[in-house]
Amino acid sequence: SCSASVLQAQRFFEQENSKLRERYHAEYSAAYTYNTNVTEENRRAMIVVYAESASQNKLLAQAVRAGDYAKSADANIRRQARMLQDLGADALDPSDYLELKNAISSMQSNYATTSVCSYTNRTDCSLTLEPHIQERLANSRDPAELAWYWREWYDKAGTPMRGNFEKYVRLTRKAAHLNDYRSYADYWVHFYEDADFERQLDATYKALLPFYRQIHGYVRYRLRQHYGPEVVPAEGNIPMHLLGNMWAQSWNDVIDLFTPYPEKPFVDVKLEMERQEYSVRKLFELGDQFFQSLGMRALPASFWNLSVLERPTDREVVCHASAWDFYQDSDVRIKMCTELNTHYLYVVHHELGHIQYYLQYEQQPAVFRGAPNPGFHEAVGDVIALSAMSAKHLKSLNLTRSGRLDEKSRINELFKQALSKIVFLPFGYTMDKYRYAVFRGELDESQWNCAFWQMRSEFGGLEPPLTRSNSDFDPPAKYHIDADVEYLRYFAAHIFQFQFHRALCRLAGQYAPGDSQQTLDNCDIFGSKKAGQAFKTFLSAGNSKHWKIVLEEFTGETEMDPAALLEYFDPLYQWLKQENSRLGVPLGWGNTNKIPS
Ligand SMILES: C=C(C[SeH])C(=O)N1CCC[C@H]1C(=O)O
Ligand SMILES: [Zn+2]
Repeated sequence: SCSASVLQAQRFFEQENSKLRERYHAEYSAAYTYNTNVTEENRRAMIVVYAESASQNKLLAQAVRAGDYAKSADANIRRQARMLQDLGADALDPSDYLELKNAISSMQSNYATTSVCSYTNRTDCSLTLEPHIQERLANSRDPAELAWYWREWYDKAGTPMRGNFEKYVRLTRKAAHLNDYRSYADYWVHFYEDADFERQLDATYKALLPFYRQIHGYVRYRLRQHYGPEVVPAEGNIPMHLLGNMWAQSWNDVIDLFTPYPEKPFVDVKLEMERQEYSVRKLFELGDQFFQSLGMRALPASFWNLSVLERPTDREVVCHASAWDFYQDSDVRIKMCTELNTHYLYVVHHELGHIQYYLQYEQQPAVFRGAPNPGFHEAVGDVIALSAMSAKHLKSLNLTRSGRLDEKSRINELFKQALSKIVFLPFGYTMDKYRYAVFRGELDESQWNCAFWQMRSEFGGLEPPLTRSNSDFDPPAKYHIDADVEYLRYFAAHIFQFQFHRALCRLAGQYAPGDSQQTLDNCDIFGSKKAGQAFKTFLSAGNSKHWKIVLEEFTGETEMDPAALLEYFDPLYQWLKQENSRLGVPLGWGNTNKIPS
């Protein structure tokens, strides 16, 4: 509609989006300076810029409300108005705002700078999570050493942050109420623009639980064979320190302990990369070439000049991988402490997915430069990785010998994928079910730590290697809990990525329903301009339209639906059911005894 008032509104939002873009540029520049050089001075300077931006955002929200733009005749204006009135923490008064940002950034600094003492040399206390502790958790097969690093990390990265976390819960609750949300949990959930989304989250977890129980039972059985009955129970919770990851959110780093067909060994991509003298930069170039092969954007020169792709030796950085949009001149960057191995080959693709999304929607007004569903942003890179890390694609890079897998190798490969994609789901589910309960005041503060471990046992059948009590406080040992990063986005991404993968594989002529020669786990969309075009259309919309509209245009679906994921893994699921019943593997678990009952 072109009525005068709509034209006036469009001019107003054009001006305001231009100023908002400049504020985003200033915020992310200050945050990047802090994240790539963790000092008190940089932390404080970042908060000053955030506070200035918050006060401007508050004025904008008041102007939007005063202009009654949420009732505009134009749907685009209405959407922008609704989003710009949504202030989050910016609604706090300046002193509360500063206290909240100080609490969050102090937890982040602690996480980034925590080091622990070596198991083999107790006087050396310089070991950092990346790369040292992660390397020990992935490669040590000594339960005592694994328990040492588990305890060192949780005691130093978790418990000391309890005070900051209490402030964080109090002040985010206050902010949620200022925005008329019942809790900060409800504020987080509202970004999914679907009143039914929490119920769908629960339904999706329940739909995948039978498959997870088959994997959990098989892994517990094989771990017990390897470590013995004193270490691994027959029917109880799996001790999480044995699973190759500090939070047991993916178990594929210890797959050698339970490969279904050990006579069909995996090609160790890490060894091949070393043999072929891969550099860190080469990993990013591979990812860049993949996106370009789809007709998507190349990484700009500024990416290569301004990113931090390896841990610097002269300063502290936040190593946890992140992708950055500076909202100006296609200035997009990644900050991560890359190592040459399969885990980081995945993370590189994951982060490049964020970068591609930034580049695809950069023409949108600032308010729409984001994903319409937080799960979409976390799924983009993972979709590319499903092709890029497939046996077929790795063969084309001469990183594996066999491109076409025989049945046993196929089960091995599907099992390795399931140890990150399926195993992740109860973890992701728990990260936010726990925080929802905390934010909604459903847990007595005196029970916060035991409730955390009770939920990890209930939803995932895992437990700590040693007893924990309410005088410990373990949740901040996970980055996202320190950094105020909502986690349902990753759970949703693990479902959406298979829906996207199926659509792209079909467009690339790599998948046909029911065709055993063109299955989802043997699809590589590399070079498909048709798939790339559909992906570009989906990504370039940014947050300008509801996620169900852009999803339907892309895949024909209008819901988060695990059917594509279950189709991808079906051969493994059938194999596990047969193998577990053949071996008499008990399924399921009881309550953990690692917390006081
Ligand atoms: C790589 C990132 C940065 Se957005 C990350 O946090 N991820 C990627 C998958 C799960 C989650 C995690 O590490 O917990
Ligand atoms: Zn991500």
